[in-house]
This record gives sequence, structure tokens and C-alpha cells, in this order.
Amino acid sequence: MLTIDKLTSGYGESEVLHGLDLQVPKGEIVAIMGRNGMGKTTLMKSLMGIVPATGGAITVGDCKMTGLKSHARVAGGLAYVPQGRQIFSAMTVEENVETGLTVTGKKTVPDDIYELFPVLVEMKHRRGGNLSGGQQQQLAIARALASDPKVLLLDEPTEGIQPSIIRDMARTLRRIRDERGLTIVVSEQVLSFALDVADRVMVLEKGAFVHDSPRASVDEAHVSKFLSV
Ligand SMILES: Nc1ncnc2c1ncn2[C@@H]1O[C@H](COP(=O)(O)OP(=O)(O)OP(=O)(O)O)[C@@H](O)[C@H]1O
Repeated sequence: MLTIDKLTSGYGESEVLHGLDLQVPKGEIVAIMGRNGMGKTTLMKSLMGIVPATGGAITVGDCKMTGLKSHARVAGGLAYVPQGRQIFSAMTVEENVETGLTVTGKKTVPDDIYELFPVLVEMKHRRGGNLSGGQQQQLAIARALASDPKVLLLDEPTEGIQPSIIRDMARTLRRIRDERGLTIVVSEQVLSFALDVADRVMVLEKGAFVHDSPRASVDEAHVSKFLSV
């Protein structure tokens, strides 16, 4: 469903991603692990067209994303939950979710999105900025789902979230995958969450993939070495 072919990207003269290859089939959840500064956010932003790729190709299904503006990538099936969530704090919960509808032509948020996140129904008319970190994370995922994506990208979704809520988040993401057949790529530094949520665990080190293993055969000690500072 998502194919990345020899993707290079960076900032000005400094190349951060050095020719990444990745194929994620429909319905698979992949966790991309790595320490701070290894290129996870740059990868997410390059997929979304926020940071321009300097080479290589990105496709979603049959749709070539390379060179397209961000909104066209969303229309093509990519959705993004950014690091830090980027909730519109002055807008209500409902308005935040509605911003995700733009590419679908729908006027109202489908009920099945609120069914995944009942707390958002109770808080529909509250301002986004008044929600807790965990509630904001649910809101950011709901907003991303409102664009009816094929591929959902999440950048370090557990950052600043309590452990009990992190476990719920893993369960919810798997449910979303099961019910919608979504393909999910999540960047992460917390190994327990990655093992909870993902079918496959990869490690990004200095802009290159150095490890790729199915969930069932992950060598936790080996992966942990890449994560310790
Ligand atoms: N706007 C920018 N301009 C220049 N260099 C940048 C910029 N953003 C990130 N970098 C550099 O790119 C490299 C990769 O950073 P990136 O944010 O992608 O890493 P990360 O793995 O997502 O880390 P984190 O967990 O801290 O978000 C780092 O060396 C960083 O300093």
C-alpha cells in the first residue's frame, strides 16, 4: 500500500535521509524506532510533503505522491498525526475533527469516528486546548481519520502520554486497522508500545534503516541498544 523507494531528504545542504526503501502492505502496522535526531520526523514530513524530498519516490496504492503538495497527498490517502499533536487550541473538539473533512467533501463527521473515541463526544464543544494530552492525542487521530485515509502516519504518539493511556492507544490503533484495513506507520522511541502495536519493527539510525524484523521475532535486547543514549 505504501512504497518508499530510495527516498532522500534533508534541510539545505544537509542530507538527513540517505536513500530509504520501505514497503508496507495494506493492513500492516509498522513501528519505526530510533533515538532523537535519527530522522523519524524528517521521514514523516517528507512523506507528507512538508519537507521536500530531494530524490526517490513515494507511492500510496497506485497514486504517486512524490512532488505533490501536502493537501493533494491527503486527497491521495495519506493522513498524519504530527509530533506534539498540533491541535488547534482555540477551536472546539468538533471543529478540530471537521478540519480533516476538507478532502472528502463531507460536511459532518461520520459517527464511526466518534465511536472510536467516546470521550470526544462528551467534549465536542470544549476547546481543543483544554483537553488533556491523552484526549488531544485521540482528537489528533480522529482528525486524521476524518480524511478517510488509506495510510495513517503517527509521529511519536506516546510522547507526554501516561502509561495506562499508551496501552489504550495501542489497542485503538489495532482496532482501527482491523475495522478499516488501514496501513499504519508509527515512529516511536518506546519499545513496549511498539511491541504492543506493531506487526513489524524497524530501526532508523542516522537516516538509514538498520533493523527490520517481524513482531514475533524481535530481538528486544538488540533493538534496545539502538534506543539507549
Ligand atoms: N528544520 C531543520 N533544519 C535543519 N536541520 C534539521 C531540521 N529539523 C531537523 N533537522 C536535523 O535533522 C536530523 C533528523 O531530525 P529529526 O527531527 O527527523 O529526528 P527524529 O528522529 O524525529 O528526532 P526527534 O525524536 O527528536 O523528533 C537531526 O540531525 C536534526 O538536527
